[in-house]
Amino acid sequence: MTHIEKRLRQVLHRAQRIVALTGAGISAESGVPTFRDAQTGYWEQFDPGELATPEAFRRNPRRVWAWYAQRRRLAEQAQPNAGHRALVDWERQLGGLRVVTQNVDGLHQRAGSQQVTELHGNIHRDRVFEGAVDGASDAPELPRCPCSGGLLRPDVVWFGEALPEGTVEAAVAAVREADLVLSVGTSSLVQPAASLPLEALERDIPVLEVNREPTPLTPVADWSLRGSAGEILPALVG
Ligand SMILES: CC(C)NC(=O)[C@H](Cc1c[nH]c2ccccc12)NC(=O)[C@H](CCCC/N=C(/NCCC(=O)O)S[C@H]1O[C@H](COP(=O)(O)OP(=O)(O)OC[C@H]2O[C@@H](n3cnc4c(N)ncnc43)[C@H](O)[C@@H]2O)[C@@H](O)[C@H]1O)NC(=O)OCc1ccccc1
Repeated sequence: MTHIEKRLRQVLHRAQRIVALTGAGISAESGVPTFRDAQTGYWEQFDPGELATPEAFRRNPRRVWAWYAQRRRLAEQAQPNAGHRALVDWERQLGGLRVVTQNVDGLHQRAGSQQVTELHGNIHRDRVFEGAVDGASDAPELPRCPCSGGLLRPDVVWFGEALPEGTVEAAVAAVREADLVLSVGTSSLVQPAASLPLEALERDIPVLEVNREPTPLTPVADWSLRGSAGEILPALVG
């Protein structure tokens, strides 16, 4: 066993306060497409500027709702996979494990994770869209708030929008208190989520990346295990 593997085993064995940062890759094995994977990723087929920005919704709420409605159905039909379940097993073993996710599919909660911070919101919830929407009057089929009559939008964070109140602060605080930070199935490209592992590294808190591909985090992570989350995470929990 190499020195690196020995140190990883020690850290895994001793870890008590783990924070798992997750992205679309942990839900890939549940049949939920990722965003940036070659061929299969959403952003390979669609322009995020046309679907995941407030401007896109203002210009064409029907188009944005059609995409989110399709993704919502997919997330409802999807089942948590071995990767989600491994984090639940680890949580039970340790008596606590915080999941900080960029995913909006709710699969961590459905797997049984008790401490989940949703950085980018949740696709199964709606909220009222602030501001005017082009052609809202001739879109009677679109969902509206029963109280205000305001046009509803998915309760997710679009590009250029602030993350839900307090989530970044809560995530940073959890990372700073951790003794091991996992970065699982994320391309580590979207801010501010991608900065969270750097918060840990700045405090010499070990960072373990799990991803099928290298990412911008790979060169600075303490370990980067190549493979699928559904295979590697159960092996780590042991
Ligand atoms: C692209 C990037 C450069 N842009 C940003 O970061 C922007 C702009 C920005 C802000 N600061 C910056 C600094 C520098 C540069 C740019 C910026 N950030 C923002 O706009 C954020 C908002 C970011 C959130 C945007 N919303 C999403 N989605 C909508 C919800 C939805 O519909 O889902 S982001 C979108 O990308 C996020 C990250 O993607 P990943 O989860 O990492 O998925 P990806 O497909 O990229 O990667 C999957 C990985 O898994 C791996 N994989 C695949 N299968 C497996 C497998 N089986 N096992 C293991 N690994 C696997 C693959 O190899 C791959 O590496 C996802 O969460 C997804 O939600 N808001 C904000 O900054 O607001 C300001 C502000 C502040 C105050 C007040 C007002 C405004």
